[in-house]
Amino acid sequence: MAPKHDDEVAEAVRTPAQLDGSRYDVVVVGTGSAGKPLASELAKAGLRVLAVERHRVGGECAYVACVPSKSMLLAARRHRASGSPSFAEAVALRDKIVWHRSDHKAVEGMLEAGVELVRASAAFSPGAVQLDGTATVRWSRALVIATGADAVIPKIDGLQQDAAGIWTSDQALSSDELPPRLAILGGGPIGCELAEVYASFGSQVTLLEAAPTLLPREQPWLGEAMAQALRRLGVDVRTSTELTAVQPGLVLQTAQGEIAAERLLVAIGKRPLTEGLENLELGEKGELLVDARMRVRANGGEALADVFAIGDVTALNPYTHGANYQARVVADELLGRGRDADHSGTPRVVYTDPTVFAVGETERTAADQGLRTVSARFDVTGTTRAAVEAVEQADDRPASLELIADASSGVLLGAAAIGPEADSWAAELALAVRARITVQALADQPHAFPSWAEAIGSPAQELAARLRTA
Ligand SMILES: Cc1cc2nc3c(=O)[nH]c(=O)nc-3n(C[C@H](O)[C@H](O)[C@H](O)COP(=O)(O)OP(=O)(O)OC[C@H]3O[C@@H](n4cnc5c(N)ncnc54)[C@H](O)[C@@H]3O)c2cc1C
Ligand SMILES: NC(=O)c1ccc[n+]([C@@H]2O[C@H](COP(=O)([O-])OP(=O)(O)OC[C@H]3O[C@@H](n4cnc5c(N)ncnc54)[C@H](O)[C@@H]3O)[C@@H](O)[C@H]2O)c1
Repeated sequence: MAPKHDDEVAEAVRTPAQLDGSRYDVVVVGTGSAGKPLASELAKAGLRVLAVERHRVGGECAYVACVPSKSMLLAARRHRASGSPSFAEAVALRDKIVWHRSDHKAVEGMLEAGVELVRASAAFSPGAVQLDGTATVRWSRALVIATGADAVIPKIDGLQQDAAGIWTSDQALSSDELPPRLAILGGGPIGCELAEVYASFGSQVTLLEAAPTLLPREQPWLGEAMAQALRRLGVDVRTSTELTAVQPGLVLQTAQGEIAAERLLVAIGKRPLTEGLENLELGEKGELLVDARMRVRANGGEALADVFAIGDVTALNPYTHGANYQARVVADELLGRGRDADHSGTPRVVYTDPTVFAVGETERTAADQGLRTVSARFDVTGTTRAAVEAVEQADDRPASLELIADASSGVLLGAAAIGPEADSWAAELALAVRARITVQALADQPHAFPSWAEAIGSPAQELAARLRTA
């Protein structure tokens, strides 16, 4: 029977001592976007499942990552348009939507699904999991490692996580402070999204990126368009810039000069959490390496039959939808309908205004695999929808779409877009990449008039014509 009242919910969460010596069908360590849906699905299917969580049930997404950042981006957009909400009002809305960072609802949901839940820090040993170092549990079917990743703090003179003024996104998205001057280290998704938020509410934002363009894993023009969009909001975007030291008083030193700030937000990526897993094979970023069914590899490369890893700890598509997908792959495997994972159609979105959407290969990653590509770009401001919405060239907001196809077969290998709501109208390109649709088929596909998706037709037709005459 599912618990109904707060006290019953709290009581239903186990302590390590209550579980010592227990055996479960499946033990899931970590209850974020990966572990929580997996544990719930397996328990609903009748398996005896233990989920181990040392912090908040639900992981980072709902409390200090995706949800609060999207809430602040929406508030920032409204603030730019009408002056409302204020920063304080935006923070109040943000905190309401993240349940004031209480995991009560998530705990209740997991218990209702039939998962047994223990609050403890898990450590791993062959065949067993230690809970807070005081109790041991075992599994008969599977151990699933879904421990996520932590913000990286680089080794730079004067820069320590606990130094005055240093934020990671966890702190920025939990704070009610609007720093007059905010420096952001790293021009990836976090850096770009939070630069837009703080600049919109009036902070003087300096964004430092070591690579020559923002979002350096994407097509370079996309990073340049992002920089243009942020500069329109007053962000001082500095690419090819290395932070060399942080002086007391938060004075940042770079080869190009000093920057003073009240806060420094460090957003240079994440490190998978794999403590106690030294007997497993780790990749370049410290991630757990997995096979196509998400089984982890031991040292020597052999996949272990009963140990799986999902979510950010694998560094494979480190997004909530990537974690959810990997959870489904493992659930299917354990419920007797196993299939290999196909990560090729996972979208990469940055929810700035305009929004960035990318999927599949870039020209560089395709070339690294020896693939010959053709690509075509289309100015999305040329669509009728753009005219209707008065997003004109004079508006200066970048809106563009590029398709990248295999030069011999015409199969769509990748797409990159920036524009209003690009996460929605370009979404069909994710399925197209995964389904290995050709640009000829995309060119033939009618798109609703006057939708933003009409933008897809033009570059697809251009590529189809070029491949016909090649
Ligand atoms: C600021 C920000 C914004 C983001 N925005 C988006 C977005 O808009 N869209 C998107 O798709 N993705 C976004 N992401 C990425 C997304 O949040 C992650 O990819 C996703 O939440 C990863 O889920 P996970 O389950 O792998 O890890 P987590 O959510 O981190 O969960 C791992 C859990 O494991 C627990 N744990 C770790 N070690 C142990 C241990 N030894 N014992 C017990 N418990 C342990 C942790 O406490 C944690 O609760 C964003 C990330 C950030 C930082
Ligand atoms: N919309 C989304 O889906 C979304 C939003 C935010 C975060 N996330 C996820 O959260 C994770 C962390 O995001 P992130 O932006 O921190 O990581 P990231 O790795 O995506 O980007 C980090 C950026 O910092 C730069 N960098 C690295 N070292 C540097 C240095 N010393 N000085 C200056 N720049 C440096 C890198 O070149 C890169 O551009 C990622 O997995 C990301 O996908 C996703």
